[in-house]
Amino acid sequence: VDLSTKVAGLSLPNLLFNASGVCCQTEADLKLMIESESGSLITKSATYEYREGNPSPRYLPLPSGLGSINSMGLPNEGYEYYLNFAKNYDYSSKKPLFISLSGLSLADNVKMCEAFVAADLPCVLEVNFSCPNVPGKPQLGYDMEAMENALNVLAPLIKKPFGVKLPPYFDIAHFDTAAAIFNKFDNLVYVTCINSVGNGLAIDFETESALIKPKDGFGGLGGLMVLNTALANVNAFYRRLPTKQVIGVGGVTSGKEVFLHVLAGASAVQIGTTLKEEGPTVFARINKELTDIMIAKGYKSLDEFRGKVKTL
Ligand SMILES: O=C(O)c1[nH]c(=O)[nH]c(=O)c1Cl
Repeated sequence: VDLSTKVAGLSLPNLLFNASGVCCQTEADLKLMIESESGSLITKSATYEYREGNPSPRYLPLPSGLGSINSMGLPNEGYEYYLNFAKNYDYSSKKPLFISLSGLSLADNVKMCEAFVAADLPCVLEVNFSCPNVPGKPQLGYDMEAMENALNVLAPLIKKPFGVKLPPYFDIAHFDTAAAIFNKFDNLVYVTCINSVGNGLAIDFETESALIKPKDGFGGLGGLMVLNTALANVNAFYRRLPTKQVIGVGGVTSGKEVFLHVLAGASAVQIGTTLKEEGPTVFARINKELTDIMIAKGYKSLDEFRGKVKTL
């Protein structure tokens, strides 16, 4: 069976790659991604300057085994590190490179985009509209007017095809409003749904304490528990953005959830919590599981069932 796919005009040998933030902050992390069986890789969301991020413990898998909580606080090497990585990347390799940018201000996003546009590299830029763990900063993705203003500035600046990383939405009117904004920008060619479900709270029963240190224990939720919210966001935007693509992320623990993301409309699928817990061998495992599912169901390619979720 054929697990290959295209996103933003680039060919991926298979549809799986890392969720931004996991296994992608340093060159050593990114090398592991390059050597893995992933079909692509995306860098940790970059800010203009280097950031240490929040105090630890700032990421934990949940005792329930159903997911994870994180309040990393945008730790990253600073955008020039990732620009340098992108300049030295081997674009003749099978794996396309995605670069995530998460400026702390529109001005920072403009400066970072200008630098990448000037470098004129084959990598694809993705603007992170939801970075739920920078205290005092609202999520851009939840401020529709600010999101449109940002796109009015960034889309013309980036010129080439680019994507945005979105927080989960939970209201049909928000899907409608957000999609109407995205449909105004032709070179916004894909959306990645979902970022972590913001500001969950994990409490330890024995110690009666929050699990993570930052923000009184509040942090973004990931893993199996967010699967159904992720599938809804993938399908909501798949239905509302007919000329664009959706990258699905959220709740992938096996080939089964990847299959469901593609049924919901995903062109590619990212793995976060399960990659963090299992390591980059997860890509070989899940590619095999998806292959077995497609054989069992009689599908030869992803196109045969992408977006074909039935309704009753
Ligand atoms: O705290 C983080 O670094 C973080 N954590 C997330 O779960 N999503 C993001 O987009 C970011 Cl930027």
